[in-house]
Amino acid sequence: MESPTMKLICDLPSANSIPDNYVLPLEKRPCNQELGDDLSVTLPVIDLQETLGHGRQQIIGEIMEAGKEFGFFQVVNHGVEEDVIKGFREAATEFFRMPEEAKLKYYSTDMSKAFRVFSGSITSHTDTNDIRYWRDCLKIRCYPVDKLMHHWPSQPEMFRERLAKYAVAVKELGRRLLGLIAEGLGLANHEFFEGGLTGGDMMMNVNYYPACPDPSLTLGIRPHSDRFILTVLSQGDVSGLQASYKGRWIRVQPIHNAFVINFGFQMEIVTNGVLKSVEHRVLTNSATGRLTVATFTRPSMDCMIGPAPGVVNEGTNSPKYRTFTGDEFTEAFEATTGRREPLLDFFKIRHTQ
Ligand SMILES: O=C(O)CCC(=O)C(=O)O
Ligand SMILES: [Fe+2]
Repeated sequence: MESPTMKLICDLPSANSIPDNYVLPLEKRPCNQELGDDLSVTLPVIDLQETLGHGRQQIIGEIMEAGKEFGFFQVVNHGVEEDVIKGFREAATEFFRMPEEAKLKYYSTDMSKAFRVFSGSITSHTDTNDIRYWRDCLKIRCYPVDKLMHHWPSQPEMFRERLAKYAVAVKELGRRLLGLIAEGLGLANHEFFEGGLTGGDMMMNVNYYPACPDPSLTLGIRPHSDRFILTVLSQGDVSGLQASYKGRWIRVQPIHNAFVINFGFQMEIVTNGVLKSVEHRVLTNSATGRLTVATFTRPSMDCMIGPAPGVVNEGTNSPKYRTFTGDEFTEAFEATTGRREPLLDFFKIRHTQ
């Protein structure tokens, strides 16, 4: 059922205080010292310029090292043109500026929709409705573009065309990164990820976090790990994203036109635990709104998911997880509300003597 009383946060009358239902219970709020900039640890920034030349092995080494240590890194000189990034970010910003009725007609909690507007919590049914987060979100199936673009809104005028260009470019960046990762994992087949594991519709979250009167009372997104294979995020120039590192939260510093890369649970399982799906969350800020574009590369519906045969072996690296279907994963994800330990436990192999 669509909710007639639904409101996006960006359409709330600007107020000096947060509406009651967005105020998190004490234990879920960010602590005060976590609201400042902790710059003691910074994520690696990897320059992808030389992937076809002499620098290739070095870049693969940097990716694998960053992936193992942080599960998060940033890439620059990534081949996605500045105009393509700027163009879609502007179109998405324009979308949120449209009149309320033009946006709310897309409001839906039906996950099968190729384009929908959503607000308040991370998914429609894993969070109870009484806990709300300070985020409006466009949930878009964005690749393959030819199959999906007629489902996208025709307003703002440039939206479709710019989304199509962005999705194609980011899909290609993901493909390149996964090629380097296959090589870094020591797989003989460098195209290991090219089949079913990346064959599903690429999903996109366009997250908009309006300026928030009191960032100490709320979060933009609760702590979570992504589900699928690879996440490529344009976070823009406003900070807010924090990644978990050794038991604390570190800021992902904005770098103009860079992409933030991280891995989902399925990648952790495919790599038998080498590339971890690291928890992250989003803080709000009172000065300005923040728009981010996250794309999620994921398997096709019929693809079996499990540790890659070239990664695991009988002796030193036996498989930690069994192989399963996408449907089974979705079921487990929902049953465990995406919490790391119970979800991974679901697929863990218990080795007996
Ligand atoms: O907005 C961000 O910085 C992160 C977004 C995110 O984690 C997500 O969409 O899954
Ligand atoms: Fe995420």
